[in-house]
Amino acid sequence: MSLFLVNRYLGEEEDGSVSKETLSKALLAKLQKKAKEKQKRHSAKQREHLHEHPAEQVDAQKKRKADVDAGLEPQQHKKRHSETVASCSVEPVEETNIQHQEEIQSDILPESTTDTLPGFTLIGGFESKPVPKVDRVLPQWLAEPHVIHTDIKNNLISISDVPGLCAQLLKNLHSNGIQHFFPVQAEVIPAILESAQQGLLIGRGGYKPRDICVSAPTGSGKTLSFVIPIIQVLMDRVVCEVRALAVLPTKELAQQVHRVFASYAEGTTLKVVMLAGQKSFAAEQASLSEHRWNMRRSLADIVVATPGRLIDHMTKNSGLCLEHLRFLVIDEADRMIDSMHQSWLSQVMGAVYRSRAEPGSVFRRTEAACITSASLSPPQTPLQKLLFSATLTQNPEKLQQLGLHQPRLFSSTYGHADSAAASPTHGHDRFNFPQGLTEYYVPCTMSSKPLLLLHFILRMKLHPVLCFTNSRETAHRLHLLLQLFGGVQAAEFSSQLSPGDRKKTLKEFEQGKIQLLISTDAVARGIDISGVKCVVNYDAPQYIRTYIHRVGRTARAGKTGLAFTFLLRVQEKNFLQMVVKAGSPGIQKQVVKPENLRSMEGQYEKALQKLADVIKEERAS
Ligand SMILES: Nc1ncnc2c1ncn2[C@@H]1O[C@H](COP(=O)(O)OP(=O)(O)OP(=O)(O)O)[C@@H](O)[C@H]1O
Repeated sequence: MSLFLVNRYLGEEEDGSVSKETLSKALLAKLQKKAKEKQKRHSAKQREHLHEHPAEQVDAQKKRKADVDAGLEPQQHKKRHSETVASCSVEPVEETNIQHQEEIQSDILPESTTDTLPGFTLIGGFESKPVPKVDRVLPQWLAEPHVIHTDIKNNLISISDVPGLCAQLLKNLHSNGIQHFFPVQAEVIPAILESAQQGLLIGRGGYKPRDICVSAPTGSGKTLSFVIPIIQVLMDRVVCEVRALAVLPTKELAQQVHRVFASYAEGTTLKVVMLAGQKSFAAEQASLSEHRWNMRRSLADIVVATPGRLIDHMTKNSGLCLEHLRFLVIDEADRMIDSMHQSWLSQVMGAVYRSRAEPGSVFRRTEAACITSASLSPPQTPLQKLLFSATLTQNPEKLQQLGLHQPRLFSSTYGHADSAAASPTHGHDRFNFPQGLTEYYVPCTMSSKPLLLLHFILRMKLHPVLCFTNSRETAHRLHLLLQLFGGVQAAEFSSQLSPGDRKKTLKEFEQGKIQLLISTDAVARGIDISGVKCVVNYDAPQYIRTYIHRVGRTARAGKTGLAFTFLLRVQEKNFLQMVVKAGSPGIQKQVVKPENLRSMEGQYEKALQKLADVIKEERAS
């Protein structure tokens, strides 16, 4: 027995009284008639066309004349053409022409139904229709964030006005010179504290707390907005276990965040440990836990780590236990998403939910799934993810890789009622720039770049300058050249330096002993060096995120700063478009006249000649 019965409508004649042969003949006649009508329409159209294009008419006449010369009468010619068309149209089933197929279909359907039959779509309608532009529609949590002010100076909140902070923390804030919270801190600190109101073991009302994402400009104080509430919440713990893990992309950033955690944990019993390869593996292992009477005892409450070193410790079972983890901080989150191929997050999640506790114990943990009465019983220690970045992606697909649970977004990117362009439905990401930043671009040639840099330092006295190049080689050669030129205290910074040298160089730059630090993008992100007056992009950055992080090394914490980008003529158009699209408030042109550089040219030429010898020597050694 067949599952489906397909009844084809073959026209009004189909009442069983007419034979199949008669039906096919009638259908064939109908098709031929249609083809003739079509041919007539086609010829009429051609006549109209020739009337409008006389040149073509002349060609057609010439062609007809040629036919006549060849012994063909015009009438015959016409006949031959229509015969050809007719002979094609009598075999419609073999015909591959799509338009013919369409006609056959409209023949089989009753005429009145082809245009008007509601609820049916004719397959094979090949008319080209304009494709409507699809705007990006974001999920509600991304489209409607909690808005953070970008104007730091006019939106300071006294630290005593933020509820829930204990006396010890207030004391630590005072001793670090902090009387007021910045806008991002005033919004995010209470939100994290509120999510941990019920203590460490359960979220609010027994539910898992919502994850938190923060997108705020460079230098707006994002670090304290997670350090302060984490210390406040963990302060009441009884047993020492790793309950907070902060993951950062580089050693320098891990060191910086470790320093902040350690300084605010002072006066509490909390222990902060760093796993970033600054110490030997064994030393890091010893700082994580100890074994006494056959029992493991954790020595760390808060761990600050780079993903590589973290995975090392997890795979080598070095005593890092994440089964009690309450907060997972992912700083520079967009960069961390890019490094997700290393699967560090899935390994961390595996370690968090690999609970050895007995079923029914309050320490039992399962990953968030559908909320049912069974899944909420018994209550379990919740894990909350906290994401921070100045350039957090608004791409939901990328964010999905982080497995966020009912996320809340705090962002300064939207909420400009005056700016329609800030709408999240636009296809590209837009970011906020620090308010005190003034951006310039400087038209230049390859050979004028070093002289321009010298001009900014020696003539305009803009130091300390943080100068970015796109490669280690350029940073190294520029450093050598400026040393040979003399008169500038310069240093280079790249991943080629040893960790010790990197630390020393950054310290000296911060202390003002170095006027010009030439660096690769190794210090482009997150590094907080106070007093950088000016950032120079010696090489234009390729990506907008790189640009935002580089120029964000100045104009931090509500201060002012300058950013200059050297642009070759060929780079100007694309670069300026990229910066404007990303939401820059305006980048101005700064022209340095050649006569301003002329007095340095002689000394520069000599330095260049010496540089060739130095590089040769370096290569030989
Ligand atoms: N409430 C505050 N009062 C005074 N200074 C503050 C305050 N909060 C942060 N700062 C200072 O502001 C500077 C920038 O802070 P932080 O490094 O946290 O910025 P960020 O938003 O993380 O920047 P980036 O996106 O570049 O990493 C730091 O030097 C910090 O000490």
